[in-house]
Amino acid sequence: MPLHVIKHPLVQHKLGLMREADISTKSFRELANELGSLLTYEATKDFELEPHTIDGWSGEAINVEKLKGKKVTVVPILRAGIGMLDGVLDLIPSAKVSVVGLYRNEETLKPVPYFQKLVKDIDQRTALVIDPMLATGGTMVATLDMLKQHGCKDVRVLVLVAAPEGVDKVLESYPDIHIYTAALDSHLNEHGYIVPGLGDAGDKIFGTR
Ligand SMILES: O=P(O)(O)OC[C@H]1O[C@H](OP(=O)(O)OP(=O)(O)O)[C@H](O)[C@@H]1O
Ligand SMILES: O=c1cc[nH]c(=O)[nH]1
Ligand SMILES: [Mg+2]
Repeated sequence: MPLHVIKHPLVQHKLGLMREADISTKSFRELANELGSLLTYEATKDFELEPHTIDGWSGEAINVEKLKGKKVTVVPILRAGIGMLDGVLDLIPSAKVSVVGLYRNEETLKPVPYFQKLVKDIDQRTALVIDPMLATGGTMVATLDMLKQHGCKDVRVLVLVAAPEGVDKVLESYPDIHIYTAALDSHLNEHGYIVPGLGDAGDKIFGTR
């Protein structure tokens, strides 16, 4: 099943803290990054290992394992995706970053692309797309279209909160894409915001409320 709702107690605890109406910018930012790390841990569970020999502390050669040449690019969707980036890079420090910028038109709820700077060899990398919110799914589908056009084959989506409408839209266009989320919430309100959701994640991360 391509939808993974991560029920780990640490994930659920941290997400619960993020839902507080009067949460500070500092706490929201810290928690977004911590959840970014925990979702990365889940989304990389199938990465392959290969045996490797090193000199151990006692002077003897020992066999260990290392990641098998998996090349990763993290794809934060501006602005709010930046709020999870450090958390993802804490676990995959050598990953390259491909930034895309899209905002959602407040009236039409359609995504408007305004920035794109992808790594050159993106077609040979596993792409981890990060954005706290998957609402109507328009922004995510537009991003996935962009990545597919550039030849990406292995793409995984990491979001803090998803709405059923957004999950359906992504999986209609990309049935094989794996979505990792801390919560599958109830529905969208009349303004396209996720309920119960987190509010406007970008504003909360950047303090622009
Ligand atoms: O699934 P959708 O209905 O497309 O909505 C989700 C998008 O909306 C938010 O971004 P926003 O447009 O607020 O931009 P921002 O990150 O700059 O605040 C959010 O971070 C997603 O990118
Ligand atoms: O609930 C939502 C929906 C879109 N964007 C947000 O930041 N929050
Ligand atoms: Mg926003």
